[in-house]
Amino acid sequence: MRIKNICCIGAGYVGGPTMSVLALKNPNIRVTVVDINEERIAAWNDSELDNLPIYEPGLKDVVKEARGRNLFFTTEVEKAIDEAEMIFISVNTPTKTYGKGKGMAADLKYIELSARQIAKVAKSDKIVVEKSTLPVRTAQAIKDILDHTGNGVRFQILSNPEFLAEGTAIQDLMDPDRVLIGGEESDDGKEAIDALVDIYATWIPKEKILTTNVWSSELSKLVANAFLAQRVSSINAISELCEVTGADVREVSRAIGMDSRIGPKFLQSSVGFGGSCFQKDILNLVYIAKSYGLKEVADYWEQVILMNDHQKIRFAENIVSKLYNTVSGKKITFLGWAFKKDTNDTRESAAIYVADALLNEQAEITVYDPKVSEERIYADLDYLNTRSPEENRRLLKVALNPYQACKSTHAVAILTEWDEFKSYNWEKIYESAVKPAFVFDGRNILDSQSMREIGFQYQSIGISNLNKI
Ligand SMILES: NC(=O)c1ccc[n+]([C@@H]2O[C@H](COP(=O)([O-])OP(=O)(O)OC[C@H]3O[C@@H](n4cnc5c(N)ncnc54)[C@H](O)[C@@H]3O)[C@@H](O)[C@H]2O)c1
Ligand SMILES: O=c1ccn([C@@H]2O[C@H](COP(=O)(O)OP(=O)(O)O[C@H]3O[C@H](CO)[C@@H](O)[C@H](O)[C@H]3O)[C@@H](O)[C@H]2O)c(=O)[nH]1
Repeated sequence: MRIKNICCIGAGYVGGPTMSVLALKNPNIRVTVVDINEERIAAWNDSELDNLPIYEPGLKDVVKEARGRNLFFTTEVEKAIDEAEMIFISVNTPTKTYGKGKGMAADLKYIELSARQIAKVAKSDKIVVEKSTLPVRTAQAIKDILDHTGNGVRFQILSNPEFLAEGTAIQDLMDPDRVLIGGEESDDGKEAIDALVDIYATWIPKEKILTTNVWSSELSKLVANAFLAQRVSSINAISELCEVTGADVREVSRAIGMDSRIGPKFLQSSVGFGGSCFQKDILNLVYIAKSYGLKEVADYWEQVILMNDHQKIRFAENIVSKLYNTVSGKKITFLGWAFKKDTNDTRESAAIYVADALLNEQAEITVYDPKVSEERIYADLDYLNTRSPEENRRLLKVALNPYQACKSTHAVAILTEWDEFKSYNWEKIYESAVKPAFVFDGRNILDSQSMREIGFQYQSIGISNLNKI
């Protein structure tokens, strides 16, 4: 089956970049990305490419080439569904904030709405592709909704989870480790799988395209994130042990990572992982395990989250303790607010939780992030509901210049590993800071020796001064 028209519901961090690359690589397929958020669609259509709703290296060039040729962004959801033979669902699936499973389960209301909209509009057979990250067996629910339209339209449901990481999305999409496609084990199922394989095969070697049954595909996405996050929590657990024993976590990472069975990636100790996926997907996995009565399985994975919460709080507590047990009225500068470098996404960023803990201690925080807006930073803090929006704006300021942000500061805390932080004039920052001047490097990106030579009290994660005595 040759696909000529694709619709993608959801123009977010996944739908936007994924469909842009898919359109770029398949000029003969018309790809229409739809969203109910008018502002977002307008930003995707902005003639000024710097105004795209997502900051992602390389994205501008891809959009520039494909947009208007065979890539379109629109709010006309029904028209795009009607015209497409294949529909990707790429809507958000956040952790539930209400009712049964609150704080654990994935909220599937946007998925269900999308399925109902497809059911309502479809007049011809469609392949529906789950691109969002979903609990295992969601395809069954989607199929139930679609199969009860009573209008004779036939649907095939595929699972095609996305593995891109933000900040490297374009690179990950251009050259993924693998593409995973799960489908029904029937002739129609195989035909649908083949149609999607053909689309990816225009730029991805066939041996990297893995096909499985639907449930394995859905579950693999949650498991991949759980394994990745588990590595970060494991090394972060060891970072605390390093600090009390004189071992250096960077050396430990290197030593264990050289074992080819362990491998070197994802062993970077930090202030804690953030992002919209890790916590949400592990909580979802824990919830699923619990719902099947698998207590030990649930407890095992929950520990990854508990360790991460501990790492964020430990970082904040260390700042308070090093600043002579009080930060009340003291200026503390945050360099970075995004959950990792090269993205403007702040969802679940460790910075939010560290800031909240320090504001509880009445610190006065000034934030500088090269890509995150002031509006976003306040929205993140207000969302926690710890204090009033007025109080958040009184205690936390956002600076547009890093040197301004660091002026007269008691401590600089590095929350995101932006490359530009490494090339700052740290002597200048030291001069303008209150002495003794502290730097808490939550990403271990600065050189400890030169920072100490400048005069800073420099603290990093998983490295103590014990070996220097
Ligand atoms: N962000 C990532 O790096 C990443 C990577 C892999 C997988 N995922 C998964 O992909 C999914 C989407 O994530 P995201 O980060 O792109 O989310 P997002 O919030 O950035 O985008 C989702 C978009 O869907 C739109 N939407 C919701 N309901 C809609 C409807 N009924 N009709 C039309 N549009 C609708 C929203 O307005 C929003 O713009 C999630 O399940 C997530 O877990 C995310
Ligand atoms: O060694 C490491 C690696 C990562 N992190 C942190 O972990 C978080 C997540 O980073 P990363 O995984 O690179 O970014 P995401 O965009 O969250 O991507 C993850 O989540 C996506 C959404 O499901 C998946 O598609 C990706 O495969 C998966 O890597 C960030 O806060 C990083 O700073 C560390 O602290 N140490």
